[in-house]
Amino acid sequence: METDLRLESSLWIGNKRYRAVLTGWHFNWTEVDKKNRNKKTISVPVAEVVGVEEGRVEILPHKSVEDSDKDFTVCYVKRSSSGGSYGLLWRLGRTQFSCPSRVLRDQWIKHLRTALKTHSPLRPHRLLVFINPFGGKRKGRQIYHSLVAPLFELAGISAHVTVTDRANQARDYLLKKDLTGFDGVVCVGGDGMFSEILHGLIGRTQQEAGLCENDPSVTLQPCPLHIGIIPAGSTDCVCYATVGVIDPVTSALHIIIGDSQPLDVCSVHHASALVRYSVSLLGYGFYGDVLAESEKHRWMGPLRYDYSGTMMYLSNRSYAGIVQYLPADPLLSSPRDKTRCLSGCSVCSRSTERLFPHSADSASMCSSHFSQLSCDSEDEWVSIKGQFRCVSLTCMSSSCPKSPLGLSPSAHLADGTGDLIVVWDTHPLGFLKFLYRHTNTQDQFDLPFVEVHRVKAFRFFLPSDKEEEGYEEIGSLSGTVDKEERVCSVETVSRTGSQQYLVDREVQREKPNEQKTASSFLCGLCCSKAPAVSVWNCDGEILPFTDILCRVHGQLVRLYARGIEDGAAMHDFSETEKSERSRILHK
Ligand SMILES: Nc1ncnc2c1ncn2[C@@H]1O[C@H](COP(=O)(O)OP(=O)(O)OP(=O)(O)O)[C@@H](O)[C@H]1O
Repeated sequence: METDLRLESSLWIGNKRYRAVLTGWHFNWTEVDKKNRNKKTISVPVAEVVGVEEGRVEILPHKSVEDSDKDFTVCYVKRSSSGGSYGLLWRLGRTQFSCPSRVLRDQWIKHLRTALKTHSPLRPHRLLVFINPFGGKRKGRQIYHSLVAPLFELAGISAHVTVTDRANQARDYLLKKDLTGFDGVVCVGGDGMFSEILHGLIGRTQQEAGLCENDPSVTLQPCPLHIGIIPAGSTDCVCYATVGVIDPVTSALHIIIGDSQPLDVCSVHHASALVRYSVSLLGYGFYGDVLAESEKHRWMGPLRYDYSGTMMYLSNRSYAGIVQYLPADPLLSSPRDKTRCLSGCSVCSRSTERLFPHSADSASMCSSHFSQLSCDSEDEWVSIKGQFRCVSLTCMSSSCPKSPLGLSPSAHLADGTGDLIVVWDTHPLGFLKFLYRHTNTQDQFDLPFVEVHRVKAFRFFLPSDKEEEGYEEIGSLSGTVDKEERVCSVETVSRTGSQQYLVDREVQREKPNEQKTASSFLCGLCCSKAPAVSVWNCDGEILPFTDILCRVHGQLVRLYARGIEDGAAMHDFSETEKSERSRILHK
């Protein structure tokens, strides 16, 4: 195949002569001077060629073609620095080549197009696009039509576009309508819109497979359709954490070339029913309170999160709870190993083999990695009980512009695990230090009141009355726990037949006197009526239940993305080295 696709000849760009070579994986052109000496080489991986067109093609402001039978135009991905972000911006590169004859021109077009088909089999031909016209700054429609649609047209992608009239319209469409012939679904919006698509696609796939989503022990079927995210929301965390930049053109190019990034998804259950799926943040305590508070101040726009964060910090709350988790294999990776899940991540690649051991095409098989939440594994559950500032689970780093390394900097996108972060009750300055470290490169887990565990599943429930009395003696709970919630939590434990190994933790941690004073001062300011129970923030939605059971489903969906490209490393490379590195990463 490689030799069939090879083609080499002289080509002209303007009046300069180039030696052009198509090797199968790469298309290179090297300027040749009058003395036949080679000058600079441009190398483009075939997988990153967007399209090959006859004639001299202009793209902006509208596509136009100057027909000439000796010319052809190649459009491809060009990288540039994204400034502050970790990842790289992608832009459309375009070069117009001239050939000495029409026969040679046609040969180049044919070879390049065949190479494209061979080396990027996942390129979409038909896409279903949902635009939320009210997401973020309400620019979804404009972003799609001015920046994305022209690129799709250039790449020959046909798009069936729906501008939504209501929340959950996209989800309902995916659950009910005929999806035959579509290769993927694109959402133009923020994390809420992505979540709709996620729920629709996962639900549809399980319906068709006859699987029950309510049962956490069921191994769910991976979704056959890819998801593309064109960021146009006020929070675009999933896009940032999987691409490295929030940029509609970069995301559109990832979709066009058919990049494929598997993603772990956490299912959240309560009392024998699926509540929601989560990919980024499932947080109780501080993160739940901030979301609940911010909902009261929607009129403030995105500023409401900063305002509510400050208010909730000042109210100095902590909550009693019991956290149980099923640890992931510590030999495979650790949340403290200082690695980063970047494009071509070896931990995630090895996980694909582990999660789908009998399949060459991993996406077509059910995951067999998780040997079920069965009674056999009950002995492996670890339990912690105490008074917490926050308890959170994240299936990805959850990096975002405000927290460039994220909630768990070493978390992986597709290794079938999540990182459970437990922050014990502590003095306000300690908690501030923890929060502040999310905005810089200091290790937020290197604090005595923080622990992090890589897990396959986790449960949370409120302590029983008796246990709670113990916590109340400590003096932090001022309200009462809803009776119904307590009953639910007891039911959950008995339903799962929990015989967990309870590691009781010392709840009361020694606090220096000044810290106590600072704490009571701040407390007096804001938290005279602190509730005894918080809420769960599940990817930006408030859950109506406190006691939950969560399970991570490895690589349940695939995005049109490739993970974060290491911008720092890429900048030190020449064009040739960059594309070589990229080829190796994606081989
Ligand atoms: N036409 C519509 N009218 C109202 N709501 C919609 C519509 N289409 C989608 N939605 C809902 O709007 C919510 C927010 O959308 P999205 O995530 O795109 O924007 P956002 O500005 O990032 O949101 P957030 O306010 O959550 O930060 C989603 O949960 C989605 O279900």
